[in-house]
Amino acid sequence: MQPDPEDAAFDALAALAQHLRQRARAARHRLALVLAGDAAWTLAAASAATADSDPLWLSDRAVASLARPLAAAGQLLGQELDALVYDAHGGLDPDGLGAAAGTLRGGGLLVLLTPPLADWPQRPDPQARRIAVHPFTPADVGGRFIARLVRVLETDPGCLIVHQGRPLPALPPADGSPARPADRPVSPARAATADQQRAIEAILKTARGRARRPLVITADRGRGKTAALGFAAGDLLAAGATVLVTAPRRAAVEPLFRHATAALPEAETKRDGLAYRQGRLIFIAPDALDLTAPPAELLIVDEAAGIPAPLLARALARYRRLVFATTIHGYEGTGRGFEVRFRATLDRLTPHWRALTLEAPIRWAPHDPLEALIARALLLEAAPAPREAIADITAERCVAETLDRDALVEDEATLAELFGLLVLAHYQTRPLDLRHLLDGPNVRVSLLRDRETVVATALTADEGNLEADLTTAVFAGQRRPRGHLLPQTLCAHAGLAVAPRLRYRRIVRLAVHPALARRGLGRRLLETLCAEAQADGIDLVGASFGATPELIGFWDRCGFTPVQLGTRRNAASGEHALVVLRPLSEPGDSILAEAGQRLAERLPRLLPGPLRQVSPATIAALLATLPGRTPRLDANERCELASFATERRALEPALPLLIELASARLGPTLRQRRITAELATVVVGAILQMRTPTELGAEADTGGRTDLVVRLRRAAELLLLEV
Ligand SMILES: CC(=O)SCCNC(=O)CCNC(=O)[C@H](O)C(C)(C)COP(=O)(O)OP(=O)(O)OC[C@H]1O[C@@H](n2cnc3c(N)ncnc32)[C@H](O)[C@@H]1OP(=O)(O)O
Repeated sequence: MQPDPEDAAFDALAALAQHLRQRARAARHRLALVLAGDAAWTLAAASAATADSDPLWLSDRAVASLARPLAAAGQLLGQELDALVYDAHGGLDPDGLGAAAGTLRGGGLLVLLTPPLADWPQRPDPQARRIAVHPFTPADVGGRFIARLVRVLETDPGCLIVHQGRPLPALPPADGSPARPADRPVSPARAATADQQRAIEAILKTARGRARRPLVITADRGRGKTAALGFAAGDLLAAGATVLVTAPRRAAVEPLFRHATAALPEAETKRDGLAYRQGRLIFIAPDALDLTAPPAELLIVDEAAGIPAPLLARALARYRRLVFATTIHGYEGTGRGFEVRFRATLDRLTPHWRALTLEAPIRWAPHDPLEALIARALLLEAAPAPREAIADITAERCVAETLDRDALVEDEATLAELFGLLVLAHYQTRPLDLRHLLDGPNVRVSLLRDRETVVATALTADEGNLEADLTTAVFAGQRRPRGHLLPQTLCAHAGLAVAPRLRYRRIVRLAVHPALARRGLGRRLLETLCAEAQADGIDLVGASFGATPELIGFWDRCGFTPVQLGTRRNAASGEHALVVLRPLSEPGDSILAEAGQRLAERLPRLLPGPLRQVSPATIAALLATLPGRTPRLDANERCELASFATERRALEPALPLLIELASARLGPTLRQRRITAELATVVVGAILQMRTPTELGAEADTGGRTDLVVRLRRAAELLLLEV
């Protein structure tokens, strides 16, 4: 009987894959094998290529009894695998691909199943539904991200591509570098590498030191950061210390607890952590930490980039000895953005903080081909132009452009600089954001350039223009069409029934190069965007962002009016979302007038309730942008307030009158700088949010009740001058 040519081809493929794995194992590197062809062929080819291993399959097809759906990729974090099949016939989720690749250890093989590469970008992609917004369908989503991915795979020196119906390729030449032995543990008992040992010593120094010097540890994935934290925690536990550990998710720090016990065999597992002799290692969720702040010798904050910055700042103020650790290219928020945004707080509160980076990978040898491939494919290392390349420029000298995304995807340098800027400026930029930027059907990318250098960028999305019946359903809270945040918020939360009929351009992201902040670049880009939007017939340009006094100030100075403050805290930023708008048409003018009016009326009423936890400084900044009104106080009531101001009356009886006075006049008085921001913050917290001095403590720096009343008397005096 003649051998089946297809069987022979699969046998040859199996042999090739075996060679690849041998090479991977010898170098302790991770390698990628792409199998490109129709769905059935790639399945059979993957089975042949992984016949001698036991891969985990990520696939939306019924391929193997133990296959997990593509959507489960994120839940694999923390696992260590030798072989993984990612079946992109079910679509390509950039976050999922990144997370899946991170689970492979040295010597492992990633097998990527794709449609034929030449027509993959044009094929419908099931994952495209995640970026298709109403009224677009997944077919309207661009194929640029996939086209770029194909280019990256085809030009990657270490990636082996097998095409259906073509002869097998030769193994790519080995990179020539000598096989790298594992980074040998310096301490065999607990297998810490030299790099980890450095971190352990630094953590112990932080925990035992007298000075207030928090330690910030950054590391890429696979550098053994969590294990190093665990080893150090184990040492402290053995010495009788209490160590608190917080992280966005408990599961993320399980390895920390495991490594802490490595040298403490008889440690006892308690409900909240570990106990050993007199010491305790306790996990505490970030919110609980914020509320209770239990005493401890050391607080470890792992995956700090995934925890809201205001909460980190409060922990920094409360604990003397802290270690912050973060993954540079994590999927819970990027460490780079964390470092830049949190650095200012660290500099202010603890100027002598120390930084330490774990460089050497421990789960694979240095110069890992898969790490390099994924970094390129998902632009994980994208960075804005270096500071040295930034000339001393003015806003006028820059050139504004709205980019043609077909050209952008061919221009790696611009793409990397602008994506790097977004990653740096925004806490939680994920690989999916790159796909959204390139392929979102309602998205535009704009930038300011100084010669070749990208110095500012903005991502915008067109929203609204919804049909009448959909508008009615949105107002009734029955429908939430994807991708219409501004009209949806105005309609469903601010009660503006007609809002979804108008056309909006939302500024999804805005970032100015950090070396060029406050030189008018942000304003210049916004002006250009507004002029373009007006020419395109847009009614309102707007944005929704985590409200802070600084950002409120920026948008206000650029002519945007606040119209809605969310009552829930954003889990990522820890801040409440504020919507701001700038009108470009008559209908836009009337929506804005109505929305602004509603916010001014509703805000004071919500402050003692759902908005009680918003930072008083943020509320004060917001009030300063809103119109004031004449307080509803008769002559007698004014006299009562005056006597409170001059110390003849107690606070409690004057409270209702103070609430009315502050609701009506605090904003304008602050705007005219007749009251300081500090004093206005105290008034917001103590009067409008009705917080106790203890609740206000860290946020308004009151020195107890007596001091608080003195300040409120002074505030009443200043506010009365305005009436
Ligand atoms: C939807 C979103 O993306 S919101 C998030 C915005 N982006 C970020 O927070 C990322 C990091 N930050 C940045 O990229 C920039 O600092 C931006 C975009 C916030 C501001 O851009 P810049 O170029 O620094 O602002 P620019 O110099 O144009 O300032 C315009 C006005 O805002 C004021 N302003 C700027 N920053 C601040 C601030 N932190 N606090 C108060 N006012 C400010 C300026 O004083 C100026 O007003 P003036 O001319 O009347 O004095």
